[in-house]
Order: sequence, then C-alpha cells, then structure tokens
Amino acid sequence: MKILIDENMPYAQQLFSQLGDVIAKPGRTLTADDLVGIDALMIRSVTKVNADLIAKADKLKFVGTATAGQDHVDQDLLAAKGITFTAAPGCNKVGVAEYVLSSLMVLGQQQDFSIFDRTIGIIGAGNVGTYLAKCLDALGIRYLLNDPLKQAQGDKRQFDSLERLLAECDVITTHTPITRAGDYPTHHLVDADFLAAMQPNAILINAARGPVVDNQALKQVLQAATNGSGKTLTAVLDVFEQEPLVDLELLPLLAFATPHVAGYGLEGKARGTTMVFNRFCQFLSSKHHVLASDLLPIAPVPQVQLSRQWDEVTLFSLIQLVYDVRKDDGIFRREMLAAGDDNRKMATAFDLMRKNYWDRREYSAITVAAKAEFAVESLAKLGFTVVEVTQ
Ligand SMILES: NC(=O)C1=CN([C@@H]2O[C@H](COP(=O)(O)OP(=O)(O)OC[C@H]3O[C@@H](n4cnc5c(N)ncnc54)[C@H](O)[C@@H]3O)[C@@H](O)[C@H]2O)C=CC1
Ligand SMILES: O=C(O)C(=O)[C@H](O)COP(=O)(O)O
Repeated sequence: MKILIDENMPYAQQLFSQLGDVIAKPGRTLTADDLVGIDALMIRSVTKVNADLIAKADKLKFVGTATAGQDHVDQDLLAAKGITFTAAPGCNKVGVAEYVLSSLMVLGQQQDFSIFDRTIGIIGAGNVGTYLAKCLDALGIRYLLNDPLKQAQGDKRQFDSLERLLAECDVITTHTPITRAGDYPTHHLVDADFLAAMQPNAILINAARGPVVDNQALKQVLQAATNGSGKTLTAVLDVFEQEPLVDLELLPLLAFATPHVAGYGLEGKARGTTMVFNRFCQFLSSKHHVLASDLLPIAPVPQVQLSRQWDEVTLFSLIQLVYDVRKDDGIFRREMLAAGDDNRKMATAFDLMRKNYWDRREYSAITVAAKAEFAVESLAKLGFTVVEVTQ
C-alpha cells in the first residue's frame, strides 16, 4: 500500500510506515501526477483536494486531513468517488486559545489595560470558541458568544447577536470556518460596516481563515487611524486573505502578525496526526492505535514553583513562558519584509517558517507546583498541570 503524506505532518512518517510505503512531499504543491498509484493521502490545510488533484488518482481510497478546518477538501467529490474522508476536529483548539490569550496579555501590557476588565466577543462557538470561553471562565473574564448555527441547533448556552457583541465587546475574536453559502456565510463577515461598528480602541483577532476578514477594509480603517482621521482599532492576524502572500501595506498596521500558526502547538499537531492515523487504522481494520501523549517529548521548562498567590503578573509570566506571540510576530515581519514584493520569495518564506516551526507546547506541558491556598485551581482550569505542595 502506498501512502502519500504532507512532509510537514509531525510523527506521520513513523506512524504510517507501520501500515505501508510512505512517500512524503510538500503539501502545497501536490499535483495529479503525485496521486497516481496512491492508496491513501494524508494532508494538512495547504493541499486543495479537488477534481484537478484527484484527476489521475487510480487507487485512492482514503483522504485524511490532520487539521480542524476542512474547507480545502471537496468532500462531496470524495463521497461521490467512494473515497473515505476524515479530519481532526478540535485537534488544535488549545493552541489557538493560547494564541488569543498571549495576544491579549501582551496588548494589555503595551496598551495599559487589564484583560480582567475586558469583555471578549467570541464569534464561532465550536471547538476553539468553546475552549477559549472555558479559559475565560477559569479566569473570571466576561465574554459573549455568537454562533447562530449552534443556537439554531438548540445549544443551550447563552448566545448574543453580532450587534450586541459589537456594542459591548472590547475584543472580538473570530473562530468560524470559511463559508460562502448558507444562512450565515463567514466570507468577509468582518467587513467595512462591521469594522465601523466596533468600539473605539477595540481589538480584532482573526485566527480562523483569512477571508473571514475583508483585509482591504481592515487596511483602510487602520490607515485612517494612523492618519488621525478615523477611530483607533488594534488588529491581530494569524491568517491572511491571499496566504501565503501577505499585503505589505497592511502588515505594519497590525499589532501582531503571524503565518497561520495559531494552532501550531506540538500537542495539537500530534493530536491531528494521531486522530487521522487511528481513523485510517479503523478503516483498514488494523489493530494499531496510538495516543498523542505517547509521542510528545518532555517540555524544556517542565516545572515552575509558585511561592505566593498568583496575580496578573504571575499569570502573564506563565502564559508568556509557554507562548509569547511576539516571538512569531518578530520573525514573520522580518521574513516578509526581506521578501519584499517578490511573491515567490514571500510564499517560500511563509511556508518555511511553518515548516521549521519551533516545538511550541501547550500549558499542560508545564507543571505549576504550589500550595492549595494559592487558588491554583484557576490555573488548572486554564490547562496547566498543577501539583499541590505542602510547603
Ligand atoms: N489559525 C489556525 O491555526 C487554526 C485555524 N482554525 C480555523 O478556525 C475555525 C474554527 O475552528 P474550530 O472551532 O475547531 O471549528 P468548529 O467547526 O469546531 O467550530 C466552528 C464554529 O463556527 C460556527 N459558525 C459557522 N458559521 C458561523 C457564523 N456565520 N457566525 C458565527 N458562528 C459560525 C459553527 O456553528 C461552529 O460552532 C476552523 O474552521 C479553521 O478554519 C482552526 C484551527 C487552527
Ligand atoms: O487546523 C486548521 O484548520 C489549521 O488552520 C491548521 O492549524 C493549519 O495548519 P496547516 O494545515 O496549514 O499546517
């Protein structure tokens, strides 16, 4: 059996080679010829699975994407061809939530506000939005949820209209798929009108898909603010409309910019790969089964001792110890500016930064040792591994 994998799929080579011959290639540039004689295809979000890609796929029986997003796969086409498809919903929800928290903590420091005084508007209450809400609950931070689809499905949580989010929230963060049809399409959900309705000095975060935010409209608003002719907004983008190309006029106007890595924790990638691997094993009726936790190395700073009640400063340190968005932002800006207006260089640099991404971990990889009286249950709810010490 021949299994074609995206070369940027951590642990895939070692796992899938137990099942067949593995061929690893760059996911973004796969062509129809690459699929000749291939039985199974394991991808990430940069591979567009469409009629062109599978035109010569003579043996393809299974496609797995080790990602939460599925917009890059024509699932109707695969179903029509009798090709089984699987994805990895929720695999990287923790990484994305930790990206949002890091961004807000750093912005709080830079702009002199406390995250505890802010109201966060979460658009999209699926795996990421729900996990982020859980983190905010752990910290006692107010948030509003918007998800008309979940609401229509009878989800019992309190949902609010976009109008209410726009009126009450200091921060709006998008966690929807990209959709262009249906009752609630998300393409350009954040457009000129949306931006105009945001509160002055509000923060917009998009770590969903680039086209959820109209990048031209955002650029105009941020440019107007720079010229002193419009209200001030702060924008954080992990995803871009023309990815892997980035608008070099927009980039300097962003508070933080990163190359689609919000969900790039090692745990999240391992979960993505193992979810797809385990599903493929089921498909083959093979007894192999693997846990993501068995694949992960120990974190470089595994234990932190807390000697007093945690406060905002301690929280900031703990959060930034695991993930500081400024690190990715700094490298990204340098690489994009170095590429200049050479699109080929820019696309290569964008993908290289993702391919060579550092071994980022989730909060759970850090053990916080503290006395019970230091209210560490909030940190445990936030995801840190907490151990109680008596002195
Ligand atoms: N930047 C990154 O590294 C990552 C980006 N993503 C993106 O984030 C998206 C969300 O991820 P998950 O939460 O795991 O997906 P999910 O499928 O669990 O949740 C998406 C939620 O969005 C809701 N939704 C759809 N249209 C909406 C609309 N018009 N308004 C409000 N809510 C709407 C859905 O009802 C659903 O509850 C993914 O589809 C993917 O595109 C996901 C993981 C990593
Ligand atoms: O899971 C998703 O959806 C994502 O956006 C991924 O984190 C993106 O990673 P790649 O698939 O582009 O490696």
